[in-house]
Amino acid sequence: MISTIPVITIDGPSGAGKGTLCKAMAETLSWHLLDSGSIYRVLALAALHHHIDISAEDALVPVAAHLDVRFVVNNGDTHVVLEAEDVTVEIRSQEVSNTASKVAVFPRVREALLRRQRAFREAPGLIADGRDMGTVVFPDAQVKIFLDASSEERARRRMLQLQEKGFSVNFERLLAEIRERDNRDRNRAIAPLVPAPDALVLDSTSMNIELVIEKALNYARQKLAFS
Ligand SMILES: Nc1ncnc2c1ncn2[C@@H]1O[C@H](COP(=O)(O)OP(=O)(O)O)[C@@H](O)[C@H]1O
Ligand SMILES: Nc1ccn([C@@H]2O[C@H](COP(=O)(O)OP(=O)(O)O)[C@@H](O)[C@H]2O)c(=O)n1
Repeated sequence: MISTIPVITIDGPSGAGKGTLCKAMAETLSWHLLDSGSIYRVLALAALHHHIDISAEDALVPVAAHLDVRFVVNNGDTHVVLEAEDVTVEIRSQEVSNTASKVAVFPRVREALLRRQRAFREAPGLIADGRDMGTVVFPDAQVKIFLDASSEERARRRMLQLQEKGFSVNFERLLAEIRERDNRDRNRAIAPLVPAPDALVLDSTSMNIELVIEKALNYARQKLAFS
């Protein structure tokens, strides 16, 4: 069934500013928010906790299909709960980031997570953050944005963010891991990280976050007015 509930998709590589932009847009418009990356991260963490072989698609599919994850909003902050444990901070570690992009290459794993992601499409609208939101999960979205930035700038932002969360990080290692993850995400056979043909591409390398938010909101309002 075709849904008329509007969706704005924000896709792009790690550290481009998607999460920050999506949160700001969801607050401004009072729309729902889907952080699809956190679902892949929670799957990765569940696989690590249960000692599942992360290179075995057959073993990962049932974990994806039965993932016991909840998103609990508390004072405007979303907490990610896996099997009754708050894993909000743990899923941001470098190990979980890298594992998430490894489990995300498998077609049947992605398929098992599709319905769960589409269920976030509720009135009055949805802001969807990820890699394949505009290409695969919500191809009929009214507004699609692909947010990019240079890999050095993205690694710099991620380093500051991880340090603020109390993780100790080495810039060169982080940059290498971000590039490796981007390559895996861009070159996988299914749902690769690529701008949808009808997406606006925004390069945020030399834009501050306020300007990114302003440009994205202006573009979205203009597109929604004509959809
Ligand atoms: N345009 C920007 N300029 C400077 N820092 C930014 C910008 N956009 C986001 N950030 C910061 O970079 C970090 C990563 O942003 P985030 O939104 O988590 O990226 P993503 O969701 O794309 O991985 C955050 O600490 C955020 O505050
Ligand atoms: N829609 C999505 C979202 C994330 N992912 C995978 O999950 C990983 C973590 O996503 P994320 O959005 O939380 O990553 P960051 O941009 O926060 O670094 C990515 O590197 C992708 O491999 C995906 O394949 N498809």
